[in-house]
This record gives sequence, C-alpha cells and structure tokens, in this order.
Amino acid sequence: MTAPQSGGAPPGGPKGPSAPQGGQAPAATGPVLPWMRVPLTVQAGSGVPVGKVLGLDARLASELRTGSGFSELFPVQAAVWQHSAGGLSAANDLCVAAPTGSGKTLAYALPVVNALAALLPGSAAGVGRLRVLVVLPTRDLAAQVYDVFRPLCEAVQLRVALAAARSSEAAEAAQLVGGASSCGGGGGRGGGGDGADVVVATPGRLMAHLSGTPGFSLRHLRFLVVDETDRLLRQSYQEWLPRVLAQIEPGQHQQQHQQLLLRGGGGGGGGSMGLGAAEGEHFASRWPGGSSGTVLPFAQPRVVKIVVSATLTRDPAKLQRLALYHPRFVATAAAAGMGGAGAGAGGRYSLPRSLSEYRLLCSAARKPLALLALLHDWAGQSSIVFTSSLEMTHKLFLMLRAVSDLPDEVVEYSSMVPTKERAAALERFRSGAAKVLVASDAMTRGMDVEHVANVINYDAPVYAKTYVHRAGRTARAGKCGRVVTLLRDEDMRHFKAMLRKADNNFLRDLKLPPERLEGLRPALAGALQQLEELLAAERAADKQMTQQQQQQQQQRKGSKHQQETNQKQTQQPSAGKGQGQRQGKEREEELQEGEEEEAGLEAGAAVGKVGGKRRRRAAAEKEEEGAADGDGEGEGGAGAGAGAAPKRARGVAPSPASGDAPSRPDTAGKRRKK
Ligand SMILES: Nc1ncnc2c1ncn2[C@@H]1O[C@H](COP(=O)(O)OP(=O)(O)OP(=O)(O)O)[C@@H](O)[C@H]1O
Repeated sequence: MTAPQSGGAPPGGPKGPSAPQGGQAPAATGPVLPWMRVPLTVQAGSGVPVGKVLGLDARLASELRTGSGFSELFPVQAAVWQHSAGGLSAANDLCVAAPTGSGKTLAYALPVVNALAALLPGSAAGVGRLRVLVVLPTRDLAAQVYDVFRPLCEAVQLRVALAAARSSEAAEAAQLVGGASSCGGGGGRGGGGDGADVVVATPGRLMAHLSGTPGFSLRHLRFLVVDETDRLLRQSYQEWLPRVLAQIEPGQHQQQHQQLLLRGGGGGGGGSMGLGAAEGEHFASRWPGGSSGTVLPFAQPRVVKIVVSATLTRDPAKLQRLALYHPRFVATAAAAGMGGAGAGAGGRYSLPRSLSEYRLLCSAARKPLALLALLHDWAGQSSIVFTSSLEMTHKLFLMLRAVSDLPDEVVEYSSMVPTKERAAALERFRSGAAKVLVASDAMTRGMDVEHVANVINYDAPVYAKTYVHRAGRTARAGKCGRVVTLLRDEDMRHFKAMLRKADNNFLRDLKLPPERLEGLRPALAGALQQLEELLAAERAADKQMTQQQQQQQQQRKGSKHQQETNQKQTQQPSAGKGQGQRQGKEREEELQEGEEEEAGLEAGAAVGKVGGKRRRRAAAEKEEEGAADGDGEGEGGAGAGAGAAPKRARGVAPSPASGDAPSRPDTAGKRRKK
C-alpha cells in the first residue's frame, strides 16, 4: 500500500459528495432541541485568509501568519469567528460540531483571546484576572490546548495558565492567582491582579483550586469553553459543571432576558460579551456596526459559553445541564445531520473528507500477523494501533518491540503508563523518533499529532463515537490518512450495524494474501516467546512491589500508633499532629495526583478502592470504553453507562485459542510500575 498523500481536502467539510452547502438549512429531524434543527452550517472550502478576518487584532494576525504559519482560517474557525463576532458578541452561546482535526481548538481560542485583547487596549500586562476558562477531560489534552493558547496570549500580553496536575497544586496556584491569593483576588489595575487571564483546566484540578486556592474565583469570567463536551457531560464528570455554573450564573440570565424582552429582542439581538456597560460601549464602538446598534452592551456581565466536540451530544437532558443562553448550533453539514458520509441519522458522526477507511477480515489467530504485515508495509510512516483494553495495549506494545528491528520506534500510550513516561512516549512519537504508538481509547481523544498516516483498529471499536475519535487521529488539518479495522467473523455483524447507524458506507475491503501472513509466522513465534518472558518478569516485579508496599504500610501504621502513644504520654499534641497532618496531606496529594491522572476519575468516578491506583485507573479506562460512547444517543438508550455496554465490548480482544495471539490478561491491575 502506498502512503497517504498530504494536501488532500480542506478540513471542515463533511465526508462524501452530497453534503448541502450554505448558511442555514434544516438538519435531520429527531428528538433534538429546536435550535439544533436549524444549524448555522459550516461550508466546506469556506476558509478565510488571515488578512481578511474582520476585527482580528493585528498582533494575533501576525502570530497566526508568522508564528503558527497559518495563512487562512479553516472553515469552522471562520464560522465561529463570524457567529461570535470575533468574540465580541454575547448574543448567543455556541455549540460547535465539526470533524476531528478540523481546527476546533483555534476556532474558540482565537475569538476569546481576541475579545480579551480588546478589553483593555494598550495594557502592558493583560487583564490579570480570570476571564476565560477552558475545561478538558484529560491532562494531556489540557496541555495540548494550553499550547495553542500560549502563543496567542503572549502575542497580546495576556497570561494563560494550565491547571491540569502537570505540576504541584501550589505551583499551579501561583500561576492562577499570582499575588492575588493574599488579597482575595483584588489588586492590580482596576481590580485586576497579576493572575492568569485564561485558564485551561481539567475538572479535577479546577475543583481543587476552586476549593483550596485563595483568590481563585470565576466571578470575572466572561467565557466558558467546554471542549470534548460529550465526554465532559458524562456521569463520571458530574460534579464540576454545577459547581462552575453556581459561580457564574447567579441572576445573570434573568437580567439579560429582561433586557432582551424590553428590547423586544430574541436570540439574535446583541450583546457585547457581557463586559459591563463601559467595556461594552468600548466594544460597541470598536466593532463594525456596533455603534449603530448591532452590538448592544448589557448592563450586567454575562458568561458566554462555547461548547465543542466532533461528536457533540444531542441529548436534550444533557445539553440542558449546560444552561445555554440562546444557543446557536454551528456545524458542518454532516455533523448537522444533513447527509453526507460519516453523518449519523442524527447527524452525530462526522469524519474528515480526507480519510480513507478500510476493513480487513481475519481470524483471531491471524490478527497479530495482519498487524505485523500492515506495519511492515508502512515502515517509516507514523501509525497508531488501537486496542480495547489497557492490558492488550501493553501486550501488543511488548510484542511489537520484540518483533521489531528498531524496538525504540514503538511506544505505549495508555493511562496505565505513568504520566512522565507517557509524555515522553508522545514526544517521541510527535518528533518522529517513534513510528508506532500503541494506544488505548481513553487517552487519545483529541490528541493532535501532525504526521499520523495510519490508524489501525487492532480491536474493533464497539461504538461509532469510538470509531470516529480513533480514526480522527489521522487525516487531520486536511491531510490524507487511512484507518484500517481488523475484524473477526464474530465482530462483523455488530460492526456493520454500528456503521449503518452512523450512516457510514465508505469502508473498502483490504486483503492480505495468506502466504504473506504465513511468512511472518516465525518472527511472531519468537516475539511471543519473548512476550511471555517479559510478562513473567513483570508479574514477579509487581509481586515484589506489592509485598514492599504492604510492609511499608504496616511500618507506617506501627509508627503512627507509636506516635499517638508518645503524644499522649508527653502531652505535646501539636508537634506530632503537625507531622501527622503533613503525612496525611502528602498522601492525599499523592492520591489526588493518581486520581487526576485518569480522566474518568477526575470528577470522582465511583470506582472501587480495592486494587490500588493502577486498578482504579484501569477501571476508569474501562468505563471510557463502555460509557464514553454509549451515552444515550441511540447506542444503548438514555443513561447508558459502562454497565450498559454491549457484552461484545469485552470480547473483542484476540482469542488465545490458537496460541498465536497475545492472551487475555489474568488480572486488571497486575502491571509494572517504575
Ligand atoms: N488555520 C489553520 N491552518 C493550518 N493548520 C491549522 C489551522 N488551524 C488548526 N490547524 C491545525 O490543525 C490540526 C487540528 O486542529 P485541532 O486539534 O484543533 O482539531 P480538532 O478539530 O480539535 O480535532 P479533534 O476533534 O480531534 O480534537 C492541528 O495540528 C492544528 O495545528
């Protein structure tokens, strides 16, 4: 097979030839909210040259052109810019649905930074208090989005901070509030401080700072961005949203509705992103048409919400939880449900046009051989191999290393891998030093690596959403890419049904000659032998570690008991208590780090305490596999969660029957920990 070529179709357009174009058009009917039936359609090929973006701060334009090397805004970026009036309009909240890799991050980052830059023109040090909050489900994703904001913010001298457990809570707190922590968030120009203007956060750390960082509050917030919305609205993330809304909502909608009513306006009226009357007037005078009444300043601030996903939920109950204000639905034709491949019957699944999709039928016994053959054919290209479990990810990683002439070219990426190792693995893959990344689902949603040519679904995805997000790691930003799904006979029926639901009939069959596969068998046999040895060594190391931990725990218990006895005897409770508190705090922080490591645990997902940190992570990832995609949007009924995942979800790993494939793990948590 030949490598995918770059420079395919422009991003943002739906896959397939028949997608309607143009402004507003009715979306597919169904149990959706009325405003979703009238999307503001993103037209394929409707990118706008950076120099022609109306109202764009010159410093941002320069950063885009010279810093990022972007000559035009992609269609979804142009559409969000237009419908948010470059970030200056508070008339509507926006729900954005566009394919993976279409540039949704910049679509929201640019208008909100542009709006903040306009807030205090000529300021040398930014606004200095929190105006923009961006929430993402995982720390890796948050770090990626932070990297998009950073150059934009630097260009206009705003401060952006990351709150995603990449550093200690104290270090983050210093970035978030600067010197404001000691004076309750005040200080600085006009009540501003030297804290961050923009914060990119995971729910876990956001909640931790809301509770424990003095001076960190959302009371000056003007934009709330919820990226990967469907995932962040899942049950395991329930806690952060009400907490945030409670801080930003009180009373504001009432006043705005009243104003709109008084003006006889509806959703399309106007607003000036709720910056207060003076700031609003300032915007009104700056924005073309604003002074003539297009942009109307509200007397009270309002937080504009932008919610984004490639697989945006349509579940009215879920969307309702966001308390959206006159929402508008900005979507590609496919995502809006107006036909075209990749668009589901509800218009939920939108794939890049530049993606080629294949399926490869093979028995469980031949799956490892087929994988080796594909990777052999694509040597030198960057490929991601997806599995359906943490254990299978690890085993495939070990197997591919064992069989490869260049073992360092294979890296593992899952929540089971400690954060630093995972970051290093991703960095090697990004730089091209590693060519094959073996991954599980939970950590890869939204991951942006520029040159990925191939995605291989070693285990067939069970849900259409999973398929979309996996496939979406390639064919990004208009580049070509391909996805190949290995299918056993028993996977076929469900897979076909899943694609039918997603209205996707674009898969072609890929065939590998049997003799080609058989030729790889000796190499595989050697690799499997090595795999067994490696796994046995890991199990032994794991056992040893568990024993050590148990001993340490007993020692700690003993010393704590001794300490308490001493305290009583010497009647000096304060010294001992201080030490105990410190130990307790350290343990608490450790636990929190571990919990925030995995997305599903960020908001306190209810997973059992048994089995320690690794098992909890594994459980969370399993939840992702099951619950992330069966979110009540037609794939398991409303409220479907991990428990609602079809049984086959747990049966897609290669069968050990033949002895050829890596066997299923015996325990979930037994893995190495360096
Ligand atoms: N205007 C542009 N010109 C060129 N490249 C761009 C432009 N905007 C974004 N990109 C690039 O497109 C890639 C995809 O962007 P991004 O990660 O925002 O996609 P996405 O729509 O959020 O995808 P996903 O749904 O998978 O999260 C990134 O590598 C980004 O640098």
